[in-house]
Amino acid sequence: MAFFRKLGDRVVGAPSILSADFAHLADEVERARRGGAELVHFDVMDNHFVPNLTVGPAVAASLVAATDLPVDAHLQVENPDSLIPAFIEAGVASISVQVEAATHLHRTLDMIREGGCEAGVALNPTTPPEMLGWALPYLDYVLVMSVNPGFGGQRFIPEMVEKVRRIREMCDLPVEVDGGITARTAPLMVEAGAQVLVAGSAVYRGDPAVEMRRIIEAGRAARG
Ligand SMILES: O=C(CO)[C@@H](O)[C@H](O)COP(=O)(O)O
Repeated sequence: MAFFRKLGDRVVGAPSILSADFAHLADEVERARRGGAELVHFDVMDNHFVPNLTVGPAVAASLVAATDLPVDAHLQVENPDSLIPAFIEAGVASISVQVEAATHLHRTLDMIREGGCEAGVALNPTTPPEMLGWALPYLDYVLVMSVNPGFGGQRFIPEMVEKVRRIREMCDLPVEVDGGITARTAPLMVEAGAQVLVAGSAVYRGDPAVEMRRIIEAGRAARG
């Protein structure tokens, strides 16, 4: 389980389950996989850190069992440490926590890695990249939120392109981008250095195989 560490310089796509039909999650993921998706972005929301509520470790475990793709859990929750063991147990490949919600970030990242998962930190749109600072040696990837976390279908925040560029100047870690990613915004993010393109509404508003492929190809084209 080393999706991010083995990424090299590839650009890949990941469907965000938030916009999928939760009653048919495995099928929805499979449809995006047919469009070239290589990772599943699993949004966990607690109605405290964000004003929305989604699914937890039990659903993650079912999805892990139902797909060959690695599952990437994004914990948009107030107390990530209390949930991390259950997500490790569920078999997810990677776990990211919001830096704004992590009081003892070093311990949190350590717990994720000790559990055999890759560790990521997610930054809200106005959180400065410098917050990554001393956590960099303990990270496998950085997740840049290009909308305010909580909901799918929001407008892309254009300043996040510069933020991706800045993070790539600071470190060599793969940057995952999430929020308002479409075939129009993906090239901007890839040109700035992003490699993992998470898309929800843009994938599930049509045929997920077609839409996922369109986003991945648009992103890869930006590499020239
Ligand atoms: O985590 C989140 C939102 O908090 C995202 O994963 C959204 O689900 C992305 O949705 P789109 O902006 O692509 O519709």
